[in-house]
Amino acid sequence: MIKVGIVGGTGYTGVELLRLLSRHPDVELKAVTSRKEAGMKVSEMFPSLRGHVEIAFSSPEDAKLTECDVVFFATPHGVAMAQARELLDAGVKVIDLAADFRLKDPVEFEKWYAMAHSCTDLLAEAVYGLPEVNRAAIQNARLIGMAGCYPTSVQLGLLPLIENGLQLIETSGIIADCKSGVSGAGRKAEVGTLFAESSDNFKAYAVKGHRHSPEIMQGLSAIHGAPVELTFVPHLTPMIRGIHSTIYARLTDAGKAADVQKLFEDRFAAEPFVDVMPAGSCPETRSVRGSNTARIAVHRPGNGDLLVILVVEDNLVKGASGQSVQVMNLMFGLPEQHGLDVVPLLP
Ligand SMILES: NC(=O)C1=CN([C@@H]2O[C@H](COP(=O)(O)OP(=O)(O)OC[C@H]3O[C@@H](n4cnc5c(N)ncnc54)[C@H](OP(=O)(O)O)[C@@H]3O)[C@@H](O)[C@H]2O)C=CC1
Ligand SMILES: CC(=O)N[C@@H](CCC(=O)OP(=O)(O)O)C(=O)O
Repeated sequence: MIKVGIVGGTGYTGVELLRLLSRHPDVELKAVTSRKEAGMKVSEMFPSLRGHVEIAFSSPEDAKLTECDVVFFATPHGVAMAQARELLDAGVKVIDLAADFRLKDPVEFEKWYAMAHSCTDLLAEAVYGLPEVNRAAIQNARLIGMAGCYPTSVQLGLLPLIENGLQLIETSGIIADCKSGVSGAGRKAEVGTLFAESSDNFKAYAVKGHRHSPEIMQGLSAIHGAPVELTFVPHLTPMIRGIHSTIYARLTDAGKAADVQKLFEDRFAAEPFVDVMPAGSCPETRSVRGSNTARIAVHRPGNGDLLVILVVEDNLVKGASGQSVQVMNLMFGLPEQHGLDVVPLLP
């Protein structure tokens, strides 16, 4: 059994990890931390876990994290980088759901996250947690910076078009118009996520620049082997879970001549968690709710020069905790689907 620790077990990604790991056949939960709820039984705080999770929250100081095989950080940015070195030195693998190990350039990190990086020596070693791109590297990694929620959807939507030297779309001027449910903002109290503020309402935010823009461009440029530039605009939608990304890209002459539907179907045929929908489909966020699946549809409206790619995912599952369990499975040589065989919840 893999001994697992979770730092930040009271947040939305933390409790989602608990839900998934409680059903995982190869996992033993050793420690779950909370500074505010230390001592309280997990199932007392989250009755949905009664009968599934028996342990209590510990304070981060008291949790015996160095006795774990792997520790997930479901914490705000900046927490994992303060503890990663000690855990790695103790032989513990680290999976950070925050952004501490996503951006390779510490100057970019400081610019977007308004804090200096305290662990730059580990940035080169850290592997980006997006299995469809980095599966082999993840299998051999001991430190993972999980892909962000929006970046997962946008990169999956563009991957088949730009990898392997393909020049099927113009790689500047791409537009990613993305919408997220409110759980994307976390469980902490904030005016913007109050019911009266976020329900019956719809708005864009961070239009001038969102911290996921450099992450998306870093990832796409690495996949393409040349700079890829895009405009990313996130929106907050009055739903709890889910991300819907609409991506617009201009096809090159080679792209116009290609069978893009088949390209996507072939590229993701062996991927357990990416579903390419039949031509003409419009995937809905609720078709992936609670599951680790991303569903993708491609369209060529009008004269066919513009490609419109639709991607839906559950921000808390494929966009965060589910994908991190997928990554853990890879790191420990387990079947990728273990603990993730969940059918989405309707309605
Ligand atoms: N929500 C989402 O859809 C996604 C979130 N993420 C990332 O995952 C991380 C967690 O997100 P989310 O679950 O939404 O956040 P929440 O705000 O819901 O939860 C944060 C958790 O971290 C704990 N925590 C806060 N500060 C510290 C600290 N200094 N040391 C130790 N523990 C701390 C909190 O518990 P306590 O204060 O009791 O210790 C709480 O359990 C974030 O970095 C977020 O960016 C990534 C992808 C998607
Ligand atoms: C709706 C909402 O507020 N979403 C968050 C993104 C989700 C998140 O927590 O960011 P990471 O994926 O980088 O960890 C935001 O825009 O800041």
